[in-house]
Amino acid sequence: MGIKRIGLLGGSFDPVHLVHIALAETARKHLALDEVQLIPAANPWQRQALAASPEHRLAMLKLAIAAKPGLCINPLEIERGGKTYTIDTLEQLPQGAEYFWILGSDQLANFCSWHRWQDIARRVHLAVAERPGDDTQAPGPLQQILEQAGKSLVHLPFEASPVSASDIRRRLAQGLAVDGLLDSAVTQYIRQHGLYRATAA
Ligand SMILES: Nc1ncnc2c1ncn2[C@@H]1O[C@H](COP(=O)(O)OP(=O)(O)OP(=O)(O)O)[C@@H](O)[C@H]1O
Ligand SMILES: O=C(O)c1ccc[n+]([C@@H]2O[C@H](COP(=O)([O-])O)[C@@H](O)[C@H]2O)c1
Repeated sequence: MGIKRIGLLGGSFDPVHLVHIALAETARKHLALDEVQLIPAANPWQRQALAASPEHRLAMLKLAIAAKPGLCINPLEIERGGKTYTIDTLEQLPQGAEYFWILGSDQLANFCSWHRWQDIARRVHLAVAERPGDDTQAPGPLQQILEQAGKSLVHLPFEASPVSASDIRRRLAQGLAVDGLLDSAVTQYIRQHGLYRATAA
């Protein structure tokens, strides 16, 4: 057996939407990954407080990947708690696998503001999907470190989609339809638990 190839898709997942799942599946196929781990953040330090609790975000992720072979959830950031720094997560993962950090081009553009971003770039390949309005080229300093470390920046064949969790939260708060944006089991969960209502937002 060769070295395992593992995709890592970190996110707030507040809530997980269908484009997150499409992104994970595209990366899995395109990069011939053994698995893609979805990693819900405990406390993404660059954002305001999240709307849903870690338990709810985890439960929604479980519903969204229920019938998706090759996708799984790694709850280590929620278990670790505190501010979520990706480098701490990478340092906790078992050695001996080849890791691909999957991200949208908004986060690629923001990458050099991440805690110890140089150390992240020395450890993982990056797999980027275009989001409308953001460049899929790595910022110069990031490109340089990736090259020095022998890591690649892979451009995923992914049609740019304007879907975002913040737009979905806004729609839910306004009572608008979210058909085609969320897995139907996730929509049902949100309704059952009264998440993202105007008063709770
Ligand atoms: N429509 C999309 N196209 C490509 N990548 C996406 C898309 N939506 C999210 N991602 C990527 O998935 C990862 C997790 O995203 P996150 O959970 O923050 O969702 P989001 O839709 O960006 O949420 P929010 O609107 O709250 O910022 C990030 O790397 C983000 O860039
Ligand atoms: O490590 C950091 O400093 C860092 C800064 C910003 C974002 N991230 C990670 O990038 C992923 C996407 O973040 P977000 O805010 O778009 O959900 C998620 O796993 C975050 O923990 C990580």
